[in-house]
Amino acid sequence: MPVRIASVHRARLSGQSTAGAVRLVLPLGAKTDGFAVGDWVLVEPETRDVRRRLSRRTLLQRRTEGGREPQLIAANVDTLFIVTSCNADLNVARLERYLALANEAGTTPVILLTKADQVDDPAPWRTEVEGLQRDLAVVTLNAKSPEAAQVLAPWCGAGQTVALVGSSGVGKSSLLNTLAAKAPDEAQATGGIRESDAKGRHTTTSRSLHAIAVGGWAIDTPGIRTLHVSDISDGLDLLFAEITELAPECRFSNCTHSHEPGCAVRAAVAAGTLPEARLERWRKLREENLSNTPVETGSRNNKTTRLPGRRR
Ligand SMILES: Nc1nc2c(ncn2[C@@H]2O[C@H](COP(=O)(O)OP(=O)(O)OP(=O)(O)O)[C@@H](O)[C@H]2O)c(=O)[nH]1
Ligand SMILES: [Zn+2]
Repeated sequence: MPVRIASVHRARLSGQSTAGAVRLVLPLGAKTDGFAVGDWVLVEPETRDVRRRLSRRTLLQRRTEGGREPQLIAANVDTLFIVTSCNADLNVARLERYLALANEAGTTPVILLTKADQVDDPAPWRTEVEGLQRDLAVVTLNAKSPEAAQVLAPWCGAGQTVALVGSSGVGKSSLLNTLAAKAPDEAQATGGIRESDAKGRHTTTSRSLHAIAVGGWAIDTPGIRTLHVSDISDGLDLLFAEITELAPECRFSNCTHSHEPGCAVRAAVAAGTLPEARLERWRKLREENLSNTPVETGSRNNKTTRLPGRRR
């Protein structure tokens, strides 16, 4: 029986199947940290024993400080909704971290600017984030309005999975409620949708995997306070494509674009086509990535084969 992992606890997994919520049984001694919300597993129908995890299309993961193994955030996510609000300071450096994470995972990032109803004109916010990555989709909305579900429809629907990330208070829970199209009296004010929902008539059964009214699923990713980057060189290359493309024109192939003569990237800064602050943020992320990425980890493919119980 195919089951999608809905929540991962220290000692147990719960899932969602066509028959509803299922509590899963892991092989003796198997740990849950090799599973991510959004994973698909094959389960023995009678015993609920997990037989096998199916290979992932995408995997959002991060390295926690001091942790050797990456922490799995969510699997099989098509679109990452990076949520930030119009009424708070925009932290572009933080948004770039999320973008690099989404790129590296193979998910499509979309920036959601919530609380657009609380400002006279959301256009300046939109303009500021649109330049952060080529062809980046940016949406301004009121997370509490039913219209938000329509605005987000291009990324939702049967077969589609979205995940939401962003700081506390930006409107992730509000968005989840709107996407689930819950009546206001049933909706959770904050803190996501509780497990007790399983008793209700909604198909939503866990804190982390929520059914969207128009089809598809939304994954809530609470608890990312500081997003440290590691193993994201490909994600950075895509995020900073304008720098990636200039680099081959530098005189030295290992140019760090800081002090070297004949640097095409610094020339772009001098010419005014590349903002100095952007180059500075690239440098910071790249250095952090280099110092956090263990050398033996190797390429992305090598890394994923180290995850427990996986089979490609
Ligand atoms: N006017 C308006 N209020 C919003 C919007 N989005 C969220 N809010 C309000 O902002 C507050 C925080 O929203 P939440 O949905 O709880 O934010 P969150 O991101 O889930 O926060 P955490 O649960 O702490 O992670 C609530 O009072 C919401 O009603 C919006 O687009 N417009
Ligand atoms: Zn250079």
